[in-house]
Amino acid sequence: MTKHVAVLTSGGDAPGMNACIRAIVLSCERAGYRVSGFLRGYNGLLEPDRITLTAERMHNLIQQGGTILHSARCERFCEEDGLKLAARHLNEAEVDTLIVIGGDGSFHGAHALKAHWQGQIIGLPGTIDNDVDGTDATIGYYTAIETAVNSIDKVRDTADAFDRVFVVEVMGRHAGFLGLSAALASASDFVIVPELFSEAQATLAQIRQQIMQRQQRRGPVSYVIVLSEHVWPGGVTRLCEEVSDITGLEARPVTLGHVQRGGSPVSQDRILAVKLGTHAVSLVGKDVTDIMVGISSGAVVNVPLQTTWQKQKTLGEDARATALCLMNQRYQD
Ligand SMILES: Nc1ncnc2c1ncn2[C@@H]1O[C@H](COP(=O)(O)OP(=O)(O)O)[C@@H](O)[C@H]1O
Ligand SMILES: O=P(O)(O)OC[C@H]1O[C@](O)(COP(=O)(O)O)[C@@H](O)[C@@H]1O
Repeated sequence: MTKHVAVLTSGGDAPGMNACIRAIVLSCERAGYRVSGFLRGYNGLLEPDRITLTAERMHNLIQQGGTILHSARCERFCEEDGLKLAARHLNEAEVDTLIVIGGDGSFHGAHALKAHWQGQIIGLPGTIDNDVDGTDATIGYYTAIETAVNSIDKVRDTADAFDRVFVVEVMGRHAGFLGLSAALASASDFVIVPELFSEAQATLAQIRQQIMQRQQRRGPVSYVIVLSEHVWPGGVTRLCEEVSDITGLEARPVTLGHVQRGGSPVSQDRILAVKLGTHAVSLVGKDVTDIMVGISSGAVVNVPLQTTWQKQKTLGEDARATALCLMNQRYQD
């Protein structure tokens, strides 16, 4: 019988999700599989709310941000009755393979569904946070870096004009991949991400010392700090006040927020999305389930879903050392 593949996007949307859906649908068409999309994350499995996906619908889609399947969070899916209902609806729709594009939270959900549904489950990493272990990058991460860097470049212009301090808050949930990459690529002066932050007073002292040294060497200066969300006690506004207090300089907060989730995906995200989507379809019907398809040193890999959250993904020693050398410890002996 013809295989039926279903796909959904869950959790924070990320640029490139549409590119991934397109790759899945076209690969399924080539293999002779039927494809459906469940709408609004796991909510679509519960209601149920499902559409047929055709190759025609995929035209002109690769460059579009967001997700045509919509995304959402779904509390009921975390409960046993929600998981059982989803399994019932998947069986009624005669779905053979469910592909979930999302972050580690969505993978928790996909793994939990495994206990109630016999079909094949494949996760594809889609989140701007890049906080999924087992893959070097997640779909959406590269575009979010680009978006943040473009904004920080603009902030730098006005910071220079006024010799002001700016603190730019970026997303990342509890991970510093986006913050660190955006700071490095925008030549920011200081970066505060969860992995490099330990104590507020010591950090403030470091910032003050840097600004003073720069002023001694060059006179009035601008100074751009990139701050990951959820790190600074009191948030970006409080950090600005504290920096002003210790330096006597004007400091302004900028919160980039959900802008980082939107926009047309950059090529790197599109390529990642199509590679992972195509590979996922090549696994349909094979004796492999409860896995994520990711990328490791340029090669597509399958890893058990559980490994994606059991270990916290680390920033990488090179990125860390570069950040300290060019930013946080630039003026230290
Ligand atoms: N332990 C869990 N059991 C079942 N479903 C879960 C679990 N954790 C998360 N989910 C589902 O995944 C959704 C998305 O998770 P979330 O952490 O918000 O986003 P992301 O997938 O981007 O990390 C949740 O709203 C919920 O429906
Ligand atoms: O859209 P919301 O619910 O405000 O969530 C914001 C969070 O979603 C993200 O943009 C993406 O996170 P997830 O991919 O884990 O859902 C985070 O960077 C941010 O902390």
